[in-house]
Amino acid sequence: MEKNVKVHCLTNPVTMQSVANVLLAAGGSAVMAQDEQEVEEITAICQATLLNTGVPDERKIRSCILAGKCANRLGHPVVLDPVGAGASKFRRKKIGQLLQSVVPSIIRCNQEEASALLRAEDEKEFLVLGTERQKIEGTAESCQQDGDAVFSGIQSGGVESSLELELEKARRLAVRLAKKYRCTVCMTGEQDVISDGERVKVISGGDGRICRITGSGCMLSALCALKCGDGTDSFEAAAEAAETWRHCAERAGETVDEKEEGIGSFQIRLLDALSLKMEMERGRRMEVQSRMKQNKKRYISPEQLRLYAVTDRKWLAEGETLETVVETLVRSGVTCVQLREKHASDEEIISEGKKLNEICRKHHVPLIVNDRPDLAKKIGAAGVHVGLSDMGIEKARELLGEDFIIGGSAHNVKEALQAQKAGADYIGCGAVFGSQTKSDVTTLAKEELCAICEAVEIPVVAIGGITAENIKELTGTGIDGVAVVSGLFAAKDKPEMVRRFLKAFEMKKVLTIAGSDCSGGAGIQADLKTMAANGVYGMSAVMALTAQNTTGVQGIMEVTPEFAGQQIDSIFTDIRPDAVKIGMLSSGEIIHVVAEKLKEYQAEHIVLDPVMVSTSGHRLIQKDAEQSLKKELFPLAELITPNIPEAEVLSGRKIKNAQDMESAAEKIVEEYGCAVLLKGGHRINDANDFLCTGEKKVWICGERVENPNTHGTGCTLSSAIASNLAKGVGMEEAVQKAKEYLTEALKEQLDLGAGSGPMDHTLGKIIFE
Ligand SMILES: Cc1ncc(COP(=O)(O)OP(=O)(O)O)c(N)n1
Ligand SMILES: Cc1nc(C(=O)O)sc1CCOP(=O)(O)O
Ligand SMILES: [Mg+2]
Repeated sequence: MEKNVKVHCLTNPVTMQSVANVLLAAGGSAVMAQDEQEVEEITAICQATLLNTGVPDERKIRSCILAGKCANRLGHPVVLDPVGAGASKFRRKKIGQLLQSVVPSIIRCNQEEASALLRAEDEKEFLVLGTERQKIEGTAESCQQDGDAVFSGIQSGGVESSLELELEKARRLAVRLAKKYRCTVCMTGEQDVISDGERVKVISGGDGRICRITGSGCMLSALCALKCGDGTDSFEAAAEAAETWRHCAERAGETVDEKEEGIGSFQIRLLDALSLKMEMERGRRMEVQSRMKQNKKRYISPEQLRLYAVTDRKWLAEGETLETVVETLVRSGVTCVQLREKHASDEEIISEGKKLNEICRKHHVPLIVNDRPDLAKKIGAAGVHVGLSDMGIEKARELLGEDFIIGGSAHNVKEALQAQKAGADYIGCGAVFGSQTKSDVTTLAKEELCAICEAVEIPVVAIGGITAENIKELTGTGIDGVAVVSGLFAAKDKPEMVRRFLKAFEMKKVLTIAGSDCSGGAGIQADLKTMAANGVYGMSAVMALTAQNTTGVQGIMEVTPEFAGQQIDSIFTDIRPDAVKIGMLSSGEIIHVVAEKLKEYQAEHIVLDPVMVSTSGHRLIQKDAEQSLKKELFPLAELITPNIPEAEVLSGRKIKNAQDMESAAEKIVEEYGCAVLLKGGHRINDANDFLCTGEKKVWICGERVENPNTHGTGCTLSSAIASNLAKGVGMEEAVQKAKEYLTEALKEQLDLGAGSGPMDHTLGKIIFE
């Protein structure tokens, strides 16, 4: 677990301490609040919510509902542990009420609880389970995992007593429950069954003694919450948590046996095993990182994987040979080459490989051989790429030793982590856009590619159908490079194509032309922080200095129009911006200079935040400046981002509802010819904005975040949009992503100053420590 995930636990007095300890041992932390007056506040500062209904009473259930609903609103995962769900009418009713109000991500339960949750729908299934339980009562080993003293007192076999339930029945039960509540079910028993209604995973192993300690089920629920709190998909989170828990039970059992200890020690050993496992995982991560830094002979840097040419002679034009083309490509800037010869004999591969190796060495570019570690060794290449149907990475390493680079293929997070664990130096992931070179490839979704990049420490390259045009769609996925066959080998002008591919990896630059906010929450300062957080290089031309803080504006000092123009000259004549964000410009003269300069330099992707009227209704620029803004700057802008009061001024219409927003935006587009993002705000519908581009009209919905500190949200949104446009992202996605960034910044719940304070633009992340 990389970051410290806080889990809000509405827990069970019997197992409270165990839950807190298990979360700490696993690298997270527990925050426990149960009073209705604070549950929502606490939910908001945590990343996951655990609702354990053990030892229920009216107030506790009310708190669970409040916390669960709040977590749903915030998009935080909710794990429900419906302790002893069928034990009493009261529990059935209350847990039913809870499930009517709260949507859980995971229900972690045992088989009896699962059938109780389904009982209302299918009495028969419950009876079958009940009969089975009765059959084994008295003979089965007690397996009390929920730590509910009240309930375990009633049940002779304990809550987890259906040990002999057939696996198939358990699978069906988990699938039905998952489908009913549209969530993941993590159902413990002799084997754990995890299902999200589609996927099913059965986890065995462990140690039977886990059933003899109080609260092991509650602890597992906490681990599920911790896992999904770091953004892991709920099915994967539940499976990983259950696997971890069984693994720890096994280790604890081994130690206890070795030392001839009893059940009390088992509980302690369980916690030891968990903390050691987490330490080991952290150690392994650090080992990979340090191996990468140590510049070992076999090390391949992310920069060396930036543009990876993979050969295929079927794309060669008449008169071209692999050698001449590879020479041209590496001369032009390709950073790595793979010899991929699917139809050649070993002798041909060796002979071709030796020629290419010479060319690559001359240009200090690594040559990787596809599929065949043995031939890579004979050629003296830098490494080999092995896919899932080739020789395994571990075996290839055995054959090649530590000095060769080994690349592996992966199509999902699990395969990527396996490749990393097996010692791969990089991963190739495809096919991101299908492929005309390789048939029968499966398309890899962008979301999965992002998840892979997030999950592994080693470099990741994308492969499959990548061209100089579609490469920008991979922006923000976290890839280190692209592996390309046809996009390079079939190109007519290869040096030009290499240049176009490499341009996609250049750092994008964004300029903000706005006013300074000395308190750092809005204006230039917010823009620059936003740009840094969105991975672009930020520059600023300061049009005015403001003396302000979270309580208001105390003074304004404008720069002269000459100096405003001078700054823009300095920027454009050296580091040309890929996008421009315009914020507060208070005088007509300054607006005129800015417009002239932007025309002179033919600036692209201009996003204008028409800071005319504050959300509270105060006019912020002079009347004549407003006219200049409309006449001189609006025609240059690709997008303007008014709030409702500003849109009322621009459209001359009152805006009272969503319909009015749509017609006002359409009127502005018609009148000024630029796209409009009309921001909803409190008066209408909170987090939903209307984007009208002329061709397209779309509502872009956002998540409402309970945070009174909104100073600088307008600046942040428009500079995030400009950053995305600079990266080549299309308008709709640029807005969507910018809104997501703003939501995340608000969710950090930074609370500074006496008034409406700033957001945490870093999203709580420290880049360098
Ligand atoms: C950089 C890179 N990534 C992935 C692959 C695909 O390897 P594999 O899955 O083994 O398929 P083949 O290339 O052997 O058809 C690759 N070659 N390079
Ligand atoms: C070799 C290879 N592997 C792929 C995978 O998905 O793993 S796609 C692919 C071929 C890539 O060629 P092009 O750039 O011409 O689409
Ligand atoms: Mg292969």
